[in-house]
Amino acid sequence: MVLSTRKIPVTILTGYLGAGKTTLLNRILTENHNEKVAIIVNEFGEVGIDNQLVVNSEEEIVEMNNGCICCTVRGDLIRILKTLIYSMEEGNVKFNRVLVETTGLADPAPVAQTFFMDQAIAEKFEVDSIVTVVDSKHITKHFDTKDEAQEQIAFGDIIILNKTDLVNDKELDDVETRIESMNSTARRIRSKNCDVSLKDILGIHSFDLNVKLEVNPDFLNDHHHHHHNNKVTSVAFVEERPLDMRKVDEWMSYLIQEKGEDLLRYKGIMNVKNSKQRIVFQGIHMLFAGKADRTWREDEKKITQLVFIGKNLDKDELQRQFENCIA
Ligand SMILES: Nc1nc2c(ncn2[C@@H]2O[C@H](COP(=O)(O)OP(=O)(O)OP(=O)(O)O)[C@@H](O)[C@H]2O)c(=O)[nH]1
Repeated sequence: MVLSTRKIPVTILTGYLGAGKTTLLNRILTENHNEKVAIIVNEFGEVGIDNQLVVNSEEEIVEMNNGCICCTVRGDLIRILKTLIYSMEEGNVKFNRVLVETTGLADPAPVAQTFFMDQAIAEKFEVDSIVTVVDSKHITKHFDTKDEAQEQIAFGDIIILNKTDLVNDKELDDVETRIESMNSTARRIRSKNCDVSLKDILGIHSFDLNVKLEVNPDFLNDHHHHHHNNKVTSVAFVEERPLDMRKVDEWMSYLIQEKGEDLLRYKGIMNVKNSKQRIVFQGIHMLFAGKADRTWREDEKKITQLVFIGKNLDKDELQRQFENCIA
């Protein structure tokens, strides 16, 4: 028997909060590409929503919550990768590619670094590319204040300028020019709902260590000090009692008016009174949408799970407002 020595390619999916990473992930999971992808999803906030919004598929999906992949949970990433290899060698899982979706607040450099610094990991895996998804509408808000958003662009091999439907041509050109000035070597692709061709982002071997060392000469020195903006926190709610949709609507209108600037990302799945379907809600600053999703399954508990990520969040106030929405 000839054992394959080919390393498993890894795609690191990055991009600021709400840019469209899960949308792209769902595209990868639903399109035909003859690949078997193992997916690692990391979320900021102790309640994982993304894994519930990822389409049903046969792929291996591992969730990493409660910390940021580039900081506290790097050890978890290494353990997960080693477990995946072990399970594959034991014949329990099959995959020929790994995709790591990072939190919107992660610096992708230390995540990529993991694949060089740990010898056992470096022997089995190689970084194929870092794909950065950009929210063309909101990114300009984050250019000047959010280090993470800039790191994600500076480190990307492929930059997807997503949400082209929300900006005009001039705004899009301006965003692209700004991005080009931050990273001139990355390939840029414009998209709506991340409708990119998968051959442009998977298996392209565009990660070049030398280029990364130019961006960050310390790339291979393992002393990561990523200081998250400590004003950014997350608040999560989990509730089994059904909610009153009218009250939720009123609450959201109030929040958008009063806190829209500070609310970087809010999302969740709601159990609403008299609804057989899950209601999924998605918010980024002032943009908010709640819509009916699939029917709750017989075998699943109808639970509301909401996450708010933002600056100056008042947990007690949000808690009171949330409880007021219980039907
Ligand atoms: N108008 C518009 N909305 C989009 C587009 N792409 C994604 N969205 C919406 O933007 C919201 C956030 O998308 P996600 O894919 O969840 O973004 P994300 O980067 O995974 O978000 P986090 O993981 O929470 O940081 C969702 O409501 C998407 O449906 C687009 O091209 N245009």
